[in-house]
Amino acid sequence: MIHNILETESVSYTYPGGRKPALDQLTLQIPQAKKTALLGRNGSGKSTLFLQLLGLLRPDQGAMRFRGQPYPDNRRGLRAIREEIGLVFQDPEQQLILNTPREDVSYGLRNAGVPEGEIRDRVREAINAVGLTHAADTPIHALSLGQKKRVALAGVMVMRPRVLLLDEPTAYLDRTSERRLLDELARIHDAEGVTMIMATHDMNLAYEWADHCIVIQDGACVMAGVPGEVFARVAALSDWGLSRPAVLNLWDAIPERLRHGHLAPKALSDLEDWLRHHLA
Ligand SMILES: Nc1ncnc2c1ncn2[C@@H]1O[C@H](COP(=O)(O)OP(=O)(O)OP(=O)(O)O)[C@@H](O)[C@H]1O
Repeated sequence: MIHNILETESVSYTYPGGRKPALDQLTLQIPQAKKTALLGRNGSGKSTLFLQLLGLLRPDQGAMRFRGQPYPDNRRGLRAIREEIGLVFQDPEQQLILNTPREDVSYGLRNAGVPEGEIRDRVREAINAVGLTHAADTPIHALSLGQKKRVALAGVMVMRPRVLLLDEPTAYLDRTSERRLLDELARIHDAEGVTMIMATHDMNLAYEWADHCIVIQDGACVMAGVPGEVFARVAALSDWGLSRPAVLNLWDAIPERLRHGHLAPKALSDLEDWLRHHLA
């Protein structure tokens, strides 16, 4: 049985002064230790959901549960939740506050009162894991966007969260930087079984990366399922503001008799291998 680490039930939220709800009776489940892609057009409510899951915003109505327990309504309880759930912002400039990666990645541990010796070791390890040992003491403003995103990831992972919320982690990255970041996420997921939720507008990535997809429209969940199920809803996709992964469009262009009995490949590179093997 799949265990859900996070659940929302009919959660509604309107920003102060907002004309319509950002979340509107949102009900969804996040499977533990899986990779969930959160999909939906601009303004559908993905970032608002992240802020709710972190306890930085509170629902006007509805219930949220973490590990089956209702969200606490006191600061201490919410702080405890924030120790287990980490958010990597879309824009690292919003996240990085100190001068160098080493200082920045130390910040949360120092605030939590972790002993200096342990801070030193954990920070070294976290910076090393994202491949930035050589830049640990470089001023952050001198780093590339991809490097800044990896520093932000290290700053969250050093706190050892059990759930990682990623707000468009690959936006504006070139192919190489994107690959590096995804490899790092894969390593974290495989080694530590961290539950991951990624908001993304990149459907090729969502299809290739996710175990589970959730589609949000106007603050409500309109579809949830494995990527194959979600992207099979061809007519609904444009209504949801989503494109179809390129690999599926190409797969459909192959005559049925050739692909008969084969599952659609997850990534373009898999399709390339399939074509090489079957059409040689
Ligand atoms: N600070 C705010 N004050 C008032 N309204 C807000 C605020 N932040 C978001 N909203 C509104 O809440 C709704 C949901 O926005 P949200 O940022 O959660 O969407 P999103 O799915 O993350 O969008 P995107 O894909 O563009 O990041 C939108 O109508 C947005 O205009």
